Amino acid sequence: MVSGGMADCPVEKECLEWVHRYLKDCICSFRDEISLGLGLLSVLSWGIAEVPQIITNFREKSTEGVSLAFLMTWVVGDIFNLTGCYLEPATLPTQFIMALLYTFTTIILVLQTIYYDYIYTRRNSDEGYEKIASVGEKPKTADVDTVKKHSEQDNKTHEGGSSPSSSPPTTIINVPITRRASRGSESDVYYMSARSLASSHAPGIGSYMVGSRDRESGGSSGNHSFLRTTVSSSPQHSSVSRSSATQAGSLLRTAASSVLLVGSVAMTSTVLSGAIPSTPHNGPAKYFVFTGRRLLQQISVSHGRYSTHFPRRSFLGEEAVGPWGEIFGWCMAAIYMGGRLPQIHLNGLNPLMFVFALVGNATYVGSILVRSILWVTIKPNLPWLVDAAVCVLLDLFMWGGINRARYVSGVNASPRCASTTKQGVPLQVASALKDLQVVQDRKVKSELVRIGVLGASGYTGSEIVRLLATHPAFAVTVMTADRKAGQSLASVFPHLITQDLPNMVAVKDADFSEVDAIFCCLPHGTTQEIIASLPRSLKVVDLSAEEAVYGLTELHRDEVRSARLVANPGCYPTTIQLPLVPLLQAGLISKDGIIIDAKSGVSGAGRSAKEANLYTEIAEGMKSYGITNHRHVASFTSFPLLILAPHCAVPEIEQGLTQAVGSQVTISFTPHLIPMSRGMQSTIYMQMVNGVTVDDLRAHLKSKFEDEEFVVVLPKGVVPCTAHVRGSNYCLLNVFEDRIPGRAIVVSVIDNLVKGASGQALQNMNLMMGWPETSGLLQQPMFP
Ligand SMILES: NC(=O)C1=CN([C@@H]2O[C@H](COP(=O)(O)OP(=O)(O)OC[C@H]3O[C@@H](n4cnc5c(N)ncnc54)[C@H](OP(=O)(O)O)[C@@H]3O)[C@@H](O)[C@H]2O)C=CC1
Ligand SMILES: CC(=O)N[C@@H](CCC(=O)OP(=O)(O)O)C(=O)O
Repeated sequence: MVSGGMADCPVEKECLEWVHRYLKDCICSFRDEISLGLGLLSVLSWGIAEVPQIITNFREKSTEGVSLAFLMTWVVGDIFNLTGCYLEPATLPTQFIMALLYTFTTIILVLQTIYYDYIYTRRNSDEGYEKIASVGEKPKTADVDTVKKHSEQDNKTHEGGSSPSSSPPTTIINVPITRRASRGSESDVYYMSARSLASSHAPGIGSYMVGSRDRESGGSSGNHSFLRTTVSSSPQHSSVSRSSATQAGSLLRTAASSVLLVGSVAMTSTVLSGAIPSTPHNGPAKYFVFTGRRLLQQISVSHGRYSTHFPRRSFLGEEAVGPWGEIFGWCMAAIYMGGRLPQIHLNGLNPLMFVFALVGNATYVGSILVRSILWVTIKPNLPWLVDAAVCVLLDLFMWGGINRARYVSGVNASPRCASTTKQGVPLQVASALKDLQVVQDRKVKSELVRIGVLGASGYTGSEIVRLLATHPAFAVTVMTADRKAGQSLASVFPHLITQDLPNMVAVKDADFSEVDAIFCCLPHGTTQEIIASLPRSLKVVDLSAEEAVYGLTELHRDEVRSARLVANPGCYPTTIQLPLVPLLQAGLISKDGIIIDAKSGVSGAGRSAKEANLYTEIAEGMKSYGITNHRHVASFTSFPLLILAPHCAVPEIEQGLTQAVGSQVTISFTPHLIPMSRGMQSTIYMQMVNGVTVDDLRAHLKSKFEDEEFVVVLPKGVVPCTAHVRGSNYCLLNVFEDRIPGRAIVVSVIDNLVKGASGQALQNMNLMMGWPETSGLLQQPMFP
């Protein structure tokens, strides 16, 4: 603190020297100090809000859908802001610093957008194509071109070259290089940044929002934030969110236009007034007010106990400046406010950034008002005040509105709502959003997972290929077969003809150096040697359930996540253990007297030709098999229906149940073959512990699976049906009262080829590779 006497500061006051020296301002009273403190806090808050976005962009090597065109409006807003602050003497130094901060961050964002969106992504995509094409022979140029063309059109890649059967395989298939939504798409219009949400006078805040992006159109949703918007893989949900979005959209468009109009009117009135009454340069000084950049303007006014000194830019001169600072201020306010409304509509809010932005705006307003509430200083500052204050109000309003909209449409807007009801859409959407966040985190563009499918010519192998066709990051590069080695998959499975895949090869000829992970879909007993010969670096999910970490995903998720080798559960064990393990663990049912009546579609027996599986043998009838032979796998070998025998289902089931209770559990289990191609139902009869009711069982299962995507406990009385899970990874469960008091019946259905085999295998592999568990698995059941 120095005594008065500093040039341009009132001599009779003690003013802060460092502020005078570095900020060219006179802070000569406690009130001034508070104003300065608020101004600096405002700069700090916005600085904090800005930085994460910039760092995230660097880290993600992406600006995710930032539209350069929209960003340019910010550049214009920044120019108005900076110039306005510079010219308008009533503005504070901290306002000018803020304008500089916004300009600086906008420049960085523009550079990042240009680099990541136009240079980096393009280069990376090309590398992605090359990487996939590197197995076997190089694709023909035409193939690559086609790939690129499709990629650009669809924002996802599909193409590649397939080689003739005699040639080494070319493996450009289903390449999941995720591209940003095409330019000009709706989401592109909006910039995803904290500033655009909680913006004020000065644009540019780190992004705490996420763009809404349709999975199908973009694969990955850009988002750098904690919250996400209405991205849905569920048709029902999409329609809900789209309709509410449309209404909100028109409301916001109206609001945006209004803001622009208000800004324009205010600006026009300023121009027409032809003067800035607040800057009393036309008459004798009446007041002495400390405000503005005092070394730039020399106007002294005095009023009551306040005194301020308006520094006027000496090189322009007071007259030359005129109303331009204020006019530029209104331009800035119109641009910032008008451009921000649609952004809020499209994006979610990050609570932390929201707070920083709110504090930044509130302290910004505070710093001006605390310095002086005289009209002569408020009037020229109005554009900045209005912009900041309106943004604070809008943020609060939108914050409430977005949360309400999320709630209504079942989308989670905050972690607190993360476990909304399982029934129906909300959880699926939440899960999809979670997936998208992880996809983003894993940098979809550069991290392709190359998949080998052993036994691709079988039912479970081909089902894996079908599911992977929509996976955002897994691409099949090697497929094996035994008798059908050398053939194309399309010749063996015509329904997969659209998949451009390498020909199948014998296991011994497979090049595993081009593979990151393996699905082993070989018959039980053939796999151990093959798996042992694979490179140790490969992750493996084995559908023939050899020794490894047991991959009943919902019950062993943590072990699966860190495993290298996972034994995928059989289909019977999946339907049975999913309900029984939680009930036994909770002590709600007796471990004794469990009877299981299970039915499988014929695909459960695999594709190889067997007399017992002929249409004439299967159609119009139902057949039990493996009766009483469940205790020992070996006993099935002598059974006439060997080929249908649940080779290890019973030991596998009993092992899981025994582990759940800690003592031996023995079950009665009879599998049946029924004339349908896919589907499985287990009807399980059990004794409830004294005092426990069927409602208790259902409530427990409901709470156990509430957060699970793929296990659904149906409402009371609704009977699960295999036709309602066909082609999907869902397991439907329900509990019913038995006629015998104290006993309950659980019905559990799955598609044996999906949740019972390949779907669950993919679920596990997703976890093992660090991908969202639901990737490639959210397709709804086919019906009828
Ligand atoms: N089907 C189902 O619903 C379920 C199956 N499983 C398990 O999944 C595994 C695969 O079943 P699924 O797809 O139905 O069987 P399939 O009989 O349909 O397919 C078997 C695959 O393995 C290949 N193969 C057969 N023998 C050998 C061998 N000695 N060496 C290398 N490859 C060989 C076959 O090639 P090629 O056709 O050229 O001879 C074919 O690609 C089995 O362990 C099964 O128990 C688990 C749960 C459910
Ligand atoms: C119809 C038919 O043959 N189905 C097969 C089920 C395949 C399977 O999943 O076997 P696990 O459950 O034992 O692993 C079988 O009974 O062996």
